[in-house]
Amino acid sequence: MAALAPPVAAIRVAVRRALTGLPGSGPVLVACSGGADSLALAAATAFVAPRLGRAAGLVTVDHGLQAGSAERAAAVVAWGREAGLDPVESVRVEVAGRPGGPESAARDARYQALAEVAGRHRAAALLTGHTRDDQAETVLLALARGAGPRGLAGMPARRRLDGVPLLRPLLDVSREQTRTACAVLGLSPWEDPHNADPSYARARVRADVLPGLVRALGPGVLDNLARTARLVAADNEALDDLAAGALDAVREPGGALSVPGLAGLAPAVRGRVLHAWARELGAPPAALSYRHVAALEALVTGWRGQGAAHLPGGIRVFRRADRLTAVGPR
Ligand SMILES: Nc1ncnc2c1ncn2[C@@H]1O[C@H](COP(=O)(O)OP(=O)(O)OP(=O)(O)O)[C@@H](O)[C@H]1O
Repeated sequence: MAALAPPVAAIRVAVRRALTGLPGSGPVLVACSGGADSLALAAATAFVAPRLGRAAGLVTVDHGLQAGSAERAAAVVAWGREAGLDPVESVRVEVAGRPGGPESAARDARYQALAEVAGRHRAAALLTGHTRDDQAETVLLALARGAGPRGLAGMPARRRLDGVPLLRPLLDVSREQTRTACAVLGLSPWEDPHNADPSYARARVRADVLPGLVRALGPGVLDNLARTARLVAADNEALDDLAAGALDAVREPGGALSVPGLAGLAPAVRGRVLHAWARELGAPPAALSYRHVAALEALVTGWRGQGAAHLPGGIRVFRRADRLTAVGPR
């Protein structure tokens, strides 16, 4: 018997690791665009899941944004059935009229549709094909916009999407490995034109910045960026735990926060306490920026009798009698 090509084996091992011990008896569903990453993931899942006694299916989302998108979705569905995946679904979404830029509107519509399908099938998990290269790009983009540790942690290997576990089994697998695996398995991936469109920052990072970094610093740079994300994610988790305890400790009756209590915290913990409190008050997380938390911080450590700090969602926070007190819609 011919030896299994190393990239095919590496992807199967990564999927096996992600699925082993997964609670629930429902199927796992692969979110598959037809691109090399999610196609290689779907092929590996079709192989691994049944061997773990688990059904595996596929969902593809048709954003209706490009000519031929319905044909692409139909081709992915046909391949999925042939590969033995079940259930296999294509979902058409409406992107127009959603808030945000076209990229984020498409992403919101996609995740909403994926969550709906996963919920309907009582899926044990939804799997996406993000790779180590996607992770390296995410870390670099976060670094460049000054996102802080939350951004530098990149994409988590698991999170919840509307109650369904969302797994990214390929975060340690390179894009080159998924492409080679597709070639070895005789699969023809679809090339997303957006991935090469220089009007997107991520596409420019992919085409120019990462190859330049690899040339200057060596091929290890991609693994190192992904490792940075893992290390920072672990630190974040510990700091978030500390901050949750500290928030409870500085809470005053009526929901205000004690200024002397906040002043006594380490700055890294205090920033997280203020961020968590702002979310609790109802500030939409996506709109809550460094600037807002810095304004809260200034009420504690840069006090000069200033007025309210304004948070997204119409919330104002005042410092009165050594307390931070919030006013605004709940
Ligand atoms: N049209 C689609 N249908 C189903 N799944 C998709 C589709 N597009 C992307 N995905 C899933 O998302 C993964 C990442 O794709 P891509 O990098 O294009 O997403 P993105 O726009 O960067 O959004 P995000 O990184 O937040 O998922 C793919 O590997 C695949 O699992």
